[in-house]
Amino acid sequence: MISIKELSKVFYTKDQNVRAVDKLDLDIEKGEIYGVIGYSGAGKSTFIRLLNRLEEPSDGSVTIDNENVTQLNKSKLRVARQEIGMIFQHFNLLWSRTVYDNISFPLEIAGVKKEERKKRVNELIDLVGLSGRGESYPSQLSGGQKQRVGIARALANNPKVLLCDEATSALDPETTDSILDLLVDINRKLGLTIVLITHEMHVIRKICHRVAVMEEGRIVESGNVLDVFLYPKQKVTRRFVDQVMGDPDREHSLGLINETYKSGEIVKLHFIGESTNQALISELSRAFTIDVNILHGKITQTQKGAYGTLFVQFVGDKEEIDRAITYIQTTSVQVEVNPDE
Ligand SMILES: Nc1ncnc2c1ncn2[C@@H]1O[C@H](COP(=O)(O)OP(=O)(O)OP(=O)(O)O)[C@@H](O)[C@H]1O
Repeated sequence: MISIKELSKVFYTKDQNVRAVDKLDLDIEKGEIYGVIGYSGAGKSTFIRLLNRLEEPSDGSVTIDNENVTQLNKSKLRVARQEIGMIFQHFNLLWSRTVYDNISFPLEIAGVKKEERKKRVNELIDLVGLSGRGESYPSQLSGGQKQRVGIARALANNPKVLLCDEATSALDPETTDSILDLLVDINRKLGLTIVLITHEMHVIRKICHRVAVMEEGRIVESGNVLDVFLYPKQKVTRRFVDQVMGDPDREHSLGLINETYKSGEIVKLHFIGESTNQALISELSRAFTIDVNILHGKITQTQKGAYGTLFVQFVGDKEEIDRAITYIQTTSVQVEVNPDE
């Protein structure tokens, strides 16, 4: 759906030239939710604004659905932008217009007739969960509701792509989750391709299929979200993964576990992209005459399945414990006996 080749943006300022995006290559598939994560100053905002030319590239190309956006003249770009919706951190709503009129605005610009507009706006209000709020003004809405208006407005002209510029950064965690759920819902219902930028790994974990990590204008690592979580290669990526999976108590807990639980075996179970073996613990205690104590762990969910680690204690006959461990080895759950880390 989106093909980005050697995309660069240099800002020329009085004191220095800033290479905000540096020869960036990226391909984004139709229907996927693609996240770009990076710390402040990495070039994320510049990158996403280059995709619809809110920022003019210095070099390289952006092709969206086989149309080279970088080569379009002003009037063709205006038409192409109807197919590229965008939402913003601070919503960018028209404050003197109602919810209804905000959503209607891009349709007016596109020359859609009044009756058709009315039908479409009402559909969109329902889609984003704002039924009954059409006549409210943005100042009368919560942050989450404002972003819902932003999303409805961005979807008005049935775009092929939705760009999200730190769309949840101004929202509290609960509201963030409800907006992320809405984006997943829209992605599934409409098959819409979504590109988002964020500095929060939670956003990537919760809704993205693939992720790219950006540093100094370049992509330093990319892949399926689950793979990047499991095998982060770059230091910057590990820091982001720790945002979600960091477990400062872990060493302390393990020391305590080894001291406290002298009987049986301590076993580390590593779940990767799990869905089929989530009932493993109950299965083990049914199939083998052992007791299973859950000691410590963290399992998290991504769009591509769950993963995480669980420390458990098996208590029972040595033979029976060995049989249980042999059984786990036949499943997709990785197992380690008496782990020291
Ligand atoms: N209009 C501009 N003129 C000059 N330099 C700019 C301009 N816009 C961005 N930059 C510089 O480009 C680099 C990348 O900025 P950008 O805003 O894209 O990063 P970011 O990853 O989105 O960070 P943040 O999340 O803090 O916005 C920074 O060094 C920034 O100072």
